[in-house]
Amino acid sequence: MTGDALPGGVGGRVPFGARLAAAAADHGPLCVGVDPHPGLLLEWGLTDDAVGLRTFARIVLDAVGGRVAAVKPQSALFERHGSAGVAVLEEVVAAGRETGTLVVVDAKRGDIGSTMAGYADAYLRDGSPLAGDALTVSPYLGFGSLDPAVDQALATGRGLFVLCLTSNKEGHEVQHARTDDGVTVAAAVAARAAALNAGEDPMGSVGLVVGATVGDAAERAGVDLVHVNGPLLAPGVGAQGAGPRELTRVFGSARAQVLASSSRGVLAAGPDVASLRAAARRAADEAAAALS
Ligand SMILES: O=c1ccn([C@@H]2O[C@H](COP(=O)(O)O)[C@@H](O)[C@H]2O)c(=O)[nH]1
Repeated sequence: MTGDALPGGVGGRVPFGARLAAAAADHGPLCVGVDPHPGLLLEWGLTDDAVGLRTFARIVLDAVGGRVAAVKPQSALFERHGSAGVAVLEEVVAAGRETGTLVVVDAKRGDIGSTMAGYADAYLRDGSPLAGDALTVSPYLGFGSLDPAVDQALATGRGLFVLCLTSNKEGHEVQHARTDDGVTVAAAVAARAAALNAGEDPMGSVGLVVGATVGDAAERAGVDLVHVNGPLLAPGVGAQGAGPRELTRVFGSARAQVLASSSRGVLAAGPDVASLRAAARRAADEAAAALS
């Protein structure tokens, strides 16, 4: 799917939220993580260096490019190879976008506003080699510190996924803490995203990260996921233990907004391209059934 046939947003660009809704309708609500862990490179018979990374990423994109709604390269696993690894990440961003599959760069950036402007330039500016279709960002320097990223994303038809209820077991230490207003940090983050997405149809472009592993955390933390009116990136499917039942349970009536995300769960089927493709198809079909 390309965004071209969709109604235009700012400056005639199709906003990320609308592009993601269309991609999920076409291919199922699945994002495949491109996570070149050193152990996985070894299992695939590849070297733990930039050459291995490049081959790994090419195989994953051959298998799923143009066949799933989104791919999500994990920046840390490219960065660990220094500038050569970052160069491969740039290639993945370009190659992923060429296949028509949305690229979510998982870099979880967050800093004071003036530095955040630098990250926004790097990951969300037209023409930047690291700019995919969306970026994961951290709101823990204050949601307002993300303003440069919000502005750049909305101006260029890109999206953000703001960490809200993360899939790791430690997330609640910060996310369930209460602000001066008595609401949880997670609920405050979700409310800010909701304000940015208000009135957008089919949904806005400022999404949240809500792990598929979090059980009833949204309810406990007072997070109204439907009201967010934006995409919900749900990592934790597969290797972290969540499956179709958890997707249905965690997201309830917000199911239509969810982009389930699995990295190792799909990548375990590699390096054979046909097996990887089949694993991604299975995961996408399961997510679609759980979220329908
Ligand atoms: O809350 C979060 C936010 C991001 N992630 C990232 O997603 C993948 C998960 O990989 P699996 O192999 O499917 O477990 C990884 O890149 C994480 O950094 C997350 O897991 N939880």
